[in-house]
Amino acid sequence: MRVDVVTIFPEYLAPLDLSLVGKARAAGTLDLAVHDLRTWTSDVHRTVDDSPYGGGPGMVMRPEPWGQALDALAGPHTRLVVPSPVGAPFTQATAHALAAEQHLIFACGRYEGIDQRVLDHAATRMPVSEISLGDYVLFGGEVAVLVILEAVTRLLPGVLGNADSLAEESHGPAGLLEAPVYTKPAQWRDLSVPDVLRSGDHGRIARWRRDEALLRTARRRPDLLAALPPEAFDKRDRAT
Ligand SMILES: N#Cc1c(-c2ccc3cc[nH]c3c2)n[nH]c1N
Repeated sequence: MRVDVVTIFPEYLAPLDLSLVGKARAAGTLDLAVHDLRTWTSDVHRTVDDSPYGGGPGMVMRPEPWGQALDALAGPHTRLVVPSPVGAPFTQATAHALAAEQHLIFACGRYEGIDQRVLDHAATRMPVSEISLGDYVLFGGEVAVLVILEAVTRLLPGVLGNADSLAEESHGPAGLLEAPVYTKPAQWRDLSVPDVLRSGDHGRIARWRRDEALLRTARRRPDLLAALPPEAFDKRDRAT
């Protein structure tokens, strides 16, 4: 997957050199480039913002640099992703959809946002997704890109050492929160690991984990339960 990130703070994206995203880049699974929007300015001050039409506080990002950046970077299979407080909520389903794309350009807004005409013009040439991390307000889109790119990259083939992790994790195919996890020692302070997890009975362990996932989801995120099909509550063993 090819990803281009356009921002006025390239150094904000430095964490994308680290850990599993960094390894995916080194392996060629993720072909990522970070660009400074000021590359596409033409004045001596490299201006990217101006005062808003209609008045009001703050500044708005000028359309010209964005238009030239997208002219330079977009191709026939590009989706433009714009992190925004007015965007659609980012979910695991969104991450899967983005992971299936060939080329993503992330436009990191700052100030009061990007001139709307940038998105409107882009939409005549490519699919555009405005995405929100949640109902709170950030200073800009860079943090959102770090979150979105981590969620997307871990879904790319070969990035997770064991793809089985995707099956049981929270918000995975089961649509549940994951069950509690434990490791050695069996006794820690006055707390023990549930005996079933040390039984070696994989059928019992799978049932325990499913039941714990259902209980945890019912207690913490009953809204997720409402979205599940009836068979998700079936107590019979599944074919493994
Ligand atoms: N995604 C997302 C966001 C933002 C966000 C994104 C871009 C800009 C540009 C200026 N201010 C921004 C806030 N706030 N809250 C979210 N969930």
